[in-house]
Amino acid sequence: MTDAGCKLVLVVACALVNADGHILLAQRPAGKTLAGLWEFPGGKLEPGERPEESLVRELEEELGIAVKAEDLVPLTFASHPYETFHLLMPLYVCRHWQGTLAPREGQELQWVAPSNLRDYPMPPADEPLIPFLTSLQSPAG
Ligand SMILES: Nc1nc2c([nH]c(=O)n2[C@@H]2O[C@H](COP(=O)(O)OP(=O)(O)OP(=O)(O)O)[C@@H](O)[C@H]2O)c(=O)[nH]1
Repeated sequence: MTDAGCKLVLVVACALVNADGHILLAQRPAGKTLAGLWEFPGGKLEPGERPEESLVRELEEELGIAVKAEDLVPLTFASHPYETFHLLMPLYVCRHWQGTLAPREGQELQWVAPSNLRDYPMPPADEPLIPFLTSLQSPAG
């Protein structure tokens, strides 16, 4: 690659998995970049934050749930060249949280069976992540 001056943006994201083995997707609201696409909850790291700490904060802000950093299990990551920045996005899996999930930022939420993830249009960075989610063990598996 020749874009040595490209801006690297670090975003942490989480696949919340419920007791049925379904995964939570959130739809990006109108007015944001990539509006209408379905993504994993999460967001950009703030200065001085550790990745897990950032994700605990984002999940509380976006969904109103309390997650413990030790319940965030690394799964894989996305590395994707967007036009104005390069996205590096670790993806964690989380099966345990406290509180009732609620969309705090006006976003639509949907629990999706891993085999149906391709029915939900996602940002291009997310597409390579789907096989990792379809191969997740179910709680009983
Ligand atoms: N949370 C999250 N962000 C993702 C995913 N996939 C993906 O490309 N992104 C990108 O990572 C960035 C996350 O930014 P953010 O959630 O903190 O903030 P934002 O949407 O307001 O950012 P914006 O400045 O692009 O509008 C966005 O550019 C978003 O498009 C994903 O699955 N989850």
